[in-house]
Amino acid sequence: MVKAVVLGAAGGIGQPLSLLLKVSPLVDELALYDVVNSPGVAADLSHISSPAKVTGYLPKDDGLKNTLEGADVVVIPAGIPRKPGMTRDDLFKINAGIVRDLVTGVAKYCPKAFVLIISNPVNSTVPIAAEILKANNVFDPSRLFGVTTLDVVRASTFVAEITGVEDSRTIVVPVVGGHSGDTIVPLLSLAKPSVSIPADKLDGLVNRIQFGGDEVVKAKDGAGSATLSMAFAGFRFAEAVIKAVRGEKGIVEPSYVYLPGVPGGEEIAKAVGVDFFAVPVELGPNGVAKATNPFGLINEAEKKLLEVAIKGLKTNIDKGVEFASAEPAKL
Ligand SMILES: NC(=O)C1=CN([C@@H]2O[C@H](COP(=O)(O)OP(=O)(O)OC[C@H]3O[C@@H](n4cnc5c(N)ncnc54)[C@H](O)[C@@H]3O)[C@@H](O)[C@H]2O)C=CC1
Ligand SMILES: O=C([O-])CC(=O)C(=O)O
Repeated sequence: MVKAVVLGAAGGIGQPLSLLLKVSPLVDELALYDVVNSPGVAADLSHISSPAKVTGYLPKDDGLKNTLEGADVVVIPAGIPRKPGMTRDDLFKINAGIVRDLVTGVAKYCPKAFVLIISNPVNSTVPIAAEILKANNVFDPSRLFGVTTLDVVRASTFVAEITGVEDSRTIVVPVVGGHSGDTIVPLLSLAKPSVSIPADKLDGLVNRIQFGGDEVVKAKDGAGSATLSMAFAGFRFAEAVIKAVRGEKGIVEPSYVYLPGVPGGEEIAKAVGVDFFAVPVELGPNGVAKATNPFGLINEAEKKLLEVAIKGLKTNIDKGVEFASAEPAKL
């Protein structure tokens, strides 16, 4: 039996993500939580003829507790999205507190659940989540994930467009670092199968993967950021975690994790000099089975991109950690 939870389920990402989880044969129970409209979204989804049982809760009447009790996987897309002209870091002021309070609920009501953070800025909200779980003595780094799958999905799509490959799903590009602008580092030299990008298109391709989010923010022109592609990516990652828990082997997805606490991660943390970093992660029954280190093989241009990413990440991580210790949770 798998119980999946979406916190922020009535939002632009939350609704299509909940739809995908509702129709997944891997989910038996789906609980939706939001500060608005979650009972309505749950009622709507509950008419779909798939087995998962759906419930929806608001904060009143112990809603967070009822949502989270018994949860195996908790996906968190709660929080405000960007408008044109904003950076992901501009969302920190509001979203940091939202993530802190929701993860406090996780610590209290489902401390063993896998926690998948989508809320931006991911580079800082995942360190906040880690600090909250630590403060409550329930932090298992193998169970906390920053969802960077959309960067991986974009990399496959954009590489396929340039190389003329018909099915972008056949191209796997490891994307490492963080999840914002130049902290996103696509390792195109390690793409599988290997790809040859025309030299005059390489910088543009890297830039498009790093700033793909801005492309959508601009096109939506004030109506928010990526929601449908994010729901696809968030579902892909949640499904990967659930499949690995059910015993499927060989599942590897990049994710932003606390490296010193996961198998294989300590050596990578030393190499990059930051504790939170996205790397390809092999998933197992307990979450991260192994963090893999791709850096030995990368080229000089990619090393330069990494240097820039690490610098930005340091600031973002410190900001999250400081917030979590300075502003304790309200629950
Ligand atoms: N990791 C990634 O790759 C991506 C992350 N995002 C981020 O995901 C977040 C959500 O984006 P959208 O769904 O487009 O925003 P949205 O505004 O459409 O939905 C957010 C939902 O969160 C709810 N919410 C706010 N405070 C809450 C609380 N305390 N508890 C429960 N629910 C709460 C809102 O009521 C709303 O329904 C944003 O921070 C956005 O930047 C967006 C795209 C990609
Ligand atoms: O760009 C944004 O604000 C939303 C996001 O994280 C993405 O689309 O990658």
